[in-house]
Amino acid sequence: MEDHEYEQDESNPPLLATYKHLLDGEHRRLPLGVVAGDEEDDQCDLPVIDLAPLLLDLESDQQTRNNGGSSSAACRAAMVRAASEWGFFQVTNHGVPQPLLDELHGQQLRAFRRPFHRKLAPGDGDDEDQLLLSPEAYRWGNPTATCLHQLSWSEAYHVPITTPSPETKTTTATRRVIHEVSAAMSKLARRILSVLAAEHGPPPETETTTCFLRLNRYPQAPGSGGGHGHGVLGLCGHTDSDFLTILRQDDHVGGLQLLLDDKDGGRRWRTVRPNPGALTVNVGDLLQAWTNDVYASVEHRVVARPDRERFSVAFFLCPSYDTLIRPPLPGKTTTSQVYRNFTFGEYRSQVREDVRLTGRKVGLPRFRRHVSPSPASLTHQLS
Ligand SMILES: O=C(O)CCC(=O)C(=O)O
Ligand SMILES: [Fe+2]
Repeated sequence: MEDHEYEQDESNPPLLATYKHLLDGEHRRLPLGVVAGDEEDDQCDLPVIDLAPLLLDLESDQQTRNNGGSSSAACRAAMVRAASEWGFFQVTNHGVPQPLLDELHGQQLRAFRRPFHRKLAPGDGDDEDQLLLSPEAYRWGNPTATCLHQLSWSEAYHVPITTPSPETKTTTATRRVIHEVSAAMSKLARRILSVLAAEHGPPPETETTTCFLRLNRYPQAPGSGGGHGHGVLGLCGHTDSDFLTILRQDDHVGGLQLLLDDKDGGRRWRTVRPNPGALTVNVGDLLQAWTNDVYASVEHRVVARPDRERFSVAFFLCPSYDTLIRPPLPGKTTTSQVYRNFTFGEYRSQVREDVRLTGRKVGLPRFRRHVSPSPASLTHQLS
C-alpha cells in the first residue's frame, strides 16, 4: 500500500503520521517485517465445538434431555478440554443469529467509514448514535508506543452494554443491533462459563453492568507481501481481563495470533485460520484465577494486514467490581491455591496503575500467593 493512499482516506485515523518514525526506523532493520507467525505452517485450527446438544439440553423437556444427554456431556467435556489445553476454541450452532451478526457488520462499517474528525466529535447529524458511538467510546492507535511491538494499527469503539434497552420509537438501527448482539453473546458467554466453572464448584457471579462490546477495525497497514505477507501489529500481545470473551472474527481476513507452547519447550505465535460462521471463545484472566490455572488465559495479538482491512467484534463477560475472585480451595482439580482472593475492582485498578507507571499490564502474576512477578511475565496492556 502506498503511503498517500492511506492518508487520502479521510476516515482513517492518522496512524501513518503518528508511527512513521517507528516504521521508517525499524522496518529497515527488520527487512522481513516485524511480525512472525504468519507463514503457512504457522497457521492453526482451533478446536471446533458444536453447541447444538448443549442448547438443546438447556431448552428442552426431560424426555428430549434424556435422549440428547450423552452428546451434551461430550460437548461439555470438549469445552473443558479446549479451555485447559488451548484457552481458545470455536463454537458453531451458538445461538447468535447470523443475520444479526451481518447487520452489526454493516453498522460497524458505517461507523468506521465516518470521517475521522466526526469520530472525535460527532456533529448534529450523528445525534442518534452518540450515546453508543461517542468520542468517549472511540480509541485509535497507541499514542505512547515507543517501538514497533507496542504499536496498535487499529481503531475501536468500546460500547458499555449497560445502556437501557432500546425504546421502540426512538431507537436507531445501530443501537438496536448492538443491543441484540450483546444480549445474545451475553447469554452464550454465561452458558459456557457455567459449563466450564461447574468442574470447580459454584459458578462465579456475572453482572451486565461491567460487560462491554468492542468493535474493532484494523486498517490496511504498510508492509510487504500479499495475503500472508508481514504486517505491523493491529493489537499488541495481551490477555483479556474478564471471565470469558466471545469474538466474532472477520470471516475471511485472518490476523489473530496466539502465543502457544511448541514441541521444543518454547513458545511461538500461531495464526488462527478464519472459520466463517463460527464464534471464537477465549478464557480471560478471571477464569484462569478462579480455576487455579486449570484453564489458560492465553496471550494473543492481531496482525494488521498489508493487503486488506479487517473487522472484529468482541464481547467481554465481566463481574461487578465488588465480586470476589475466590479461587476454590485445593481439591479434585488442583493441589494448591495459586492466587490470593481479590475483587474485580481491585484487579482493574491494579492493571490501570501498572499501565500508567510502566506502560505494561502485569495482570495475574501480581495476585499470585507469595510470588512476585518477573519482568518476563509482563504483557502489554489492554483492558
Ligand atoms: O480482533 C481480534 O481478532 C482480537 C481482538 C481482541 O483480542 C480484543 O479485542 O481483545
Ligand atoms: Fe483480546
